Amino acid sequence: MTNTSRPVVLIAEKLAPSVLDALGDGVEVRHVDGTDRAALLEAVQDADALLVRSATQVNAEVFAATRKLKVVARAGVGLDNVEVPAATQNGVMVVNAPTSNIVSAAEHAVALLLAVARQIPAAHETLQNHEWKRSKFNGVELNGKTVGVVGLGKIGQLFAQRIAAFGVNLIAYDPYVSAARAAQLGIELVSLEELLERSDAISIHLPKTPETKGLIGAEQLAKAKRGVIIVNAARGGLIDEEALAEAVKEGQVGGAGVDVFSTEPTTESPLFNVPGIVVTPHLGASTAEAQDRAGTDVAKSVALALAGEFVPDAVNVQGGAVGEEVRPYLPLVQKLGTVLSALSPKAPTSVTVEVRGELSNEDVAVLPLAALRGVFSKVVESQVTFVNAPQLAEDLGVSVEVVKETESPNHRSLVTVRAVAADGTTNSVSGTVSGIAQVEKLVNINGRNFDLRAEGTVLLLEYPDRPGVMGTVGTLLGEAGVNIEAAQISQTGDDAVMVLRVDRPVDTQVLDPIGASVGARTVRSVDFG
Ligand SMILES: NC(=O)c1ccc[n+]([C@@H]2O[C@H](COP(=O)([O-])OP(=O)(O)OC[C@H]3O[C@@H](n4cnc5c(N)ncnc54)[C@H](O)[C@@H]3O)[C@@H](O)[C@H]2O)c1
Ligand SMILES: O=C(O)CC[C@@H](O)C(=O)O
Repeated sequence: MTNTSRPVVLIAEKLAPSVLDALGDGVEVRHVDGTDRAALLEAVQDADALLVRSATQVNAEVFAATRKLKVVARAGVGLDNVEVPAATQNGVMVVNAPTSNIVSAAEHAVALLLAVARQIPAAHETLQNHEWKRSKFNGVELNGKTVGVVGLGKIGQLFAQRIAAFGVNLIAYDPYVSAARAAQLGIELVSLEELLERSDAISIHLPKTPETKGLIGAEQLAKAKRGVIIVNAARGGLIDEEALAEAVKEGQVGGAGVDVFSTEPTTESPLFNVPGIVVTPHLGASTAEAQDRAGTDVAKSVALALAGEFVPDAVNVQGGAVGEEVRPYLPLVQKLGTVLSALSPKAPTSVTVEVRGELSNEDVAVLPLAALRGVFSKVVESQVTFVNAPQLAEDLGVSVEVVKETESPNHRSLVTVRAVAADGTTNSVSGTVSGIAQVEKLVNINGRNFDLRAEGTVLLLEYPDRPGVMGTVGTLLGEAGVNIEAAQISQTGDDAVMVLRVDRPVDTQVLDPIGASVGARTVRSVDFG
């Protein structure tokens, strides 16, 4: 029987079985073939999360078909098949597993290089055909040769470390890596031209970007050392496939190992059936270990995203990594924003997040996103997430600022969220996370001190002070079946503010008459969920 109350996780490609274990029973898992467009567009309508590898195209059309999608998870590194800006526009988080398969990909590049250098696939084939042709397969040693790495990122470095064991000289081209870092790895950084001229073998480990697409074409291959071996286990289209096939046929390139193609999946390529070229169907990440890691990494991220929590591997969330100290403040700051949105339910012109005390020593760049989620909770109809909060702020003309102050007179750390409305009205709410139990507390509203747990439903009344108000409010709430769990009053002169934590949400039909009976100028209900 289908339990519709659980979030629906739609798996659109074959993933490691560990994904299901990592997702657990808290979600309903459904399957669809992500390459069957019509089926995908239908299935995604009810999905809270979508899990893919590289074959499912997740673009604006998919986001338009969704009703409650919160996260797209790519079980792997590359996001070529996910339109990240469209996801951001729709408030959908995109996560990947950036390190899950890097070792496997590096090992595959090594395997391809060795397979080409020793012509292993072709030799294997002769024996399958019952032919013993030893003299046909004369390979080359790597020892003493120069190996050029194009793109010295995560996989480029792992490849370099592994291939170093073969006694090679390593050079690399990567304009974004410092010579000092390369030197640490025992690698000399050179220009692409010099790398082509000096390398006996070249392995490409670039992302596919407008800058890198077609980086190695006929011109570059012609400049390369004659007989060079070229490996591409990064992305199809980085090397011009026609030009590479021609260069191998002419002997300018000694051989090539290719795992990735400009169009995938494919059964046709100029690189197929060329002696000296070894091809694999995008197998770089196809190991038990990499698939397990990718699956469990994204399953963890999906669980966090569905819980509305910050996800470290999210690629379309501003604010960067969130430290242990900052994490408990994310829900609190969102609640402070929710109080502001109850006090003034129109979009403000500016929001300031002021961080005082110990927390001011941390990177708190993510806190404004949490504040905006709360501030916009009553302003926009669409879901407000860590992903689209900055875009919404920009669209609504809301400026956002973080201010840090090391001093915090009464609390180890204190966060104040201040919102200024178009007419200049300012509201501010402060809170802290207290004790080992990390209790979220509201400690100040518009300059008045309180000490109230930020949970459940909180009612706020501003009224002219006189005896008996508390009693009247309590009686009327009691008649409506609402129990008061905590109550505090801040009184100055003739004016008072009462905050009550009650045991259930209170709607305006109950609340407005209560406000009227005590002459309150403001009556608000804040639901913290
Ligand atoms: N075959 C597979 O199954 C498989 C598996 C995993 C990753 N990949 C691919 O491998 C590639 C590398 O992945 P990674 O995790 O190492 O990425 P990475 O981001 O860690 O490294 C990429 C490196 O390329 C460099 N770079 C970017 N633009 C450049 C340019 N114009 N010229 C020179 N260098 C440039 C960057 O500075 C960076 O150091 C990616 O394309 C990824 O999608 C393939
Ligand atoms: O096997 C895959 O899913 C793709 C592997 C790799 O190219 C990646 O981008 O992670």
